[in-house]
Amino acid sequence: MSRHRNVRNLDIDDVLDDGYDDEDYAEEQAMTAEEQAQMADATEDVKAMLGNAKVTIKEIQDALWYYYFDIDQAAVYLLDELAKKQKTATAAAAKKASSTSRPAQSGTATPTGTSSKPAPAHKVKESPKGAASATQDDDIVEFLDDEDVPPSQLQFDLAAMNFGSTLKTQAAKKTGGATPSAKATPHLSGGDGFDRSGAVTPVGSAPPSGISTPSKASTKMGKRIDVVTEYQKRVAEKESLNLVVIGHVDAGKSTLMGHLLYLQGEVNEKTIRKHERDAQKIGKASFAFAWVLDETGEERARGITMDVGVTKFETEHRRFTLLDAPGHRDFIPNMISGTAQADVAILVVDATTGEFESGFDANGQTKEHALLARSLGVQQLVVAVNKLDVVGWSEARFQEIVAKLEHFLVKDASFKKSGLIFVPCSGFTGENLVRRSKTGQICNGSAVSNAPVDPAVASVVETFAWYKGPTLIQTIDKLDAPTRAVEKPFRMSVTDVFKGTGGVSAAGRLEAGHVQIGEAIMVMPGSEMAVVKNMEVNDEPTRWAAAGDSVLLTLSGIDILQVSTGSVLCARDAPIPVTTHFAAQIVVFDVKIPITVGFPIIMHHQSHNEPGVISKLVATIDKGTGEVVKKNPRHLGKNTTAMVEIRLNGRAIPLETFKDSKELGRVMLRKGGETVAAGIVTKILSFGS
Ligand SMILES: Nc1nc2c(ncn2[C@@H]2O[C@H](COP(=O)(O)OP(=O)(O)OP(=O)(O)O)[C@@H](O)[C@H]2O)c(=O)[nH]1
Repeated sequence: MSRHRNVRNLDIDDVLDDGYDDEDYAEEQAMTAEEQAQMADATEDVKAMLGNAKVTIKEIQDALWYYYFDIDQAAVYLLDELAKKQKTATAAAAKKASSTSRPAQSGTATPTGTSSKPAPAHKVKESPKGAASATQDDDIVEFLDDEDVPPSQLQFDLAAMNFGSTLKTQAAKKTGGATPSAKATPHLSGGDGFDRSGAVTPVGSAPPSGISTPSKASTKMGKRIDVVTEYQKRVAEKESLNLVVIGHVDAGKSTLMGHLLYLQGEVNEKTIRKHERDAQKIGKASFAFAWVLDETGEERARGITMDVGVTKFETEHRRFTLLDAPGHRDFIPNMISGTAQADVAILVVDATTGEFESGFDANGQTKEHALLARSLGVQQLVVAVNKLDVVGWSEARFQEIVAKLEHFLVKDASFKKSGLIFVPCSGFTGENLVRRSKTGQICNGSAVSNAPVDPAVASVVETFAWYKGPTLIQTIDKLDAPTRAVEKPFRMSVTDVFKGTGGVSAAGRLEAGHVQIGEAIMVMPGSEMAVVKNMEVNDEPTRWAAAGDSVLLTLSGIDILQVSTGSVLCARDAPIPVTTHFAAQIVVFDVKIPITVGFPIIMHHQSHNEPGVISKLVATIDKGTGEVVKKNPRHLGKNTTAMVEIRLNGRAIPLETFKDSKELGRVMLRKGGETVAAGIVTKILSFGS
């Protein structure tokens, strides 16, 4: 029930210690016979790939353990490390030459194997059970608190980030054409390139150390997790979906979801009673359930949602992350940001006479929200026909609303009829959210079970008898989870950033790929590197997350100024492009003035709102066939589909083509507080700012 406020005060130690004791940890670190054999083979492969590089067996095996026996990744990592050590050694030599000698300061990030090591601050390497004892070099401190690491050490060479199978070429690039030689790299341990002292020693928990992995996370990180396998196991258990609740202002979105959360046992009776008392005090008694999601003083005082409220709940077969979007037209940018994270939506409409109509007319948000949701990729839409208590549970009114909305949603908003489900309900009384009223057991508009039953509501059993369909919860329990791009490069769009305990906290949704504690990631724009120190999915501490998850990451080695709302966190070997100029295919909404070249817009992409212009009208397109109707049109009228070019006025933002990412390749264009078009990115025309 938060916009991540509750996690801002978390004690990082509590998180790290959560249900994970040292015994479990030692158990996890034991290598099976199969793993030992795998380790021996992989070690030989990496040795062969690295040629004469000065790397110890232990370092190779550390890397292999961390990268889950991925030979390519381990080898590239080790080459990266060698290059870094070389740089540091050169810098240290230069410093030594230019200054008088000073005692080494504890906690300084000195790489393993350099001659002037600082005294160990943390001894974190552990071996799996049965491992031979480590050499002296193995005891070197390799993990530092992020405060100890100058940000400069987290700057990575972009050219060196192309992991993959062309290792030889990369090695050559890094060393200026030659394979790393004994001369070019700092001396590590053995004179012959490989330190055989650790040849049969399976290595322990510590991940490779070159990136300043934080100490506490590292000590409990264990070996690198095979996230794809773990993800498949999780999905087999229960699918996860991001659900956004949208609709015209005051349609009853927060009340409906707050009541549903209460009935599902996600909010306790004590909290609801308190909300009832407090809401009554300020003359807003009817908003008690809405306060479950509307948490700020201003939202409560004004009786409207302003920001996107985020919480989680489960049904029998699904795990939901719930995003409660604001309905007021002033907060459409927040609504877009919330809906961009959603897989499915509940559109709440007010059945009250006159209210449905004002939400549905040209100035209302019912149509705009539905169009935006569809344009942002939502395909399954549950329409909650709410406040049916106000119209006496009238079947005729329900059918009238269904007919009007269905026509619009299918014809104008391009929803498939099969993707639409209409559910009559009352968020206030709770009717048909989780259960139906029966004689002697009436939903009465209060969470308090002993509150008097409103006689008008009591008649619901009779007047609502016509409805034989599923409840709202039964309906959403059947929604399909979309296919997630778990195996694509990691992408997370940031929706909130704040200084957390132990690092920079970045909240958002994983659009693609996966991430785990200890991983180095890149922040775009800016190409800054950071390390994932900690993470939560739906407020629960976890060690990995995958596409579709709403995540809170704690990042170390980065300044808060380098991450902002709208940033995209990416795989360091496959960063997202940033651009100010791109081509898009757009659908023009119900505009009053036709779009011409130079038309100013505010472009919404995930949590970014950037001013720009439509810089070129390339062609109009037949929506059905995709064929060009007219090249270089002079203007675009309502309902036109067209190819255009868009230029942003200011900074470059991270953007992908729709072909590469359905989530990060969509844009919304607004002007003067109205949505004028929605589109998909077809080509990036300039890279960088
Ligand atoms: N009678 C009745 N009133 C309702 C129902 N649902 C909500 N309300 C009332 O409608 C008002 C607005 O409810 P909210 O839940 O704040 O509406 P909202 O759609 O979340 O509002 P925004 O997020 O600001 O757009 C409150 O007074 C609610 O008590 C319902 O099913 N029946």
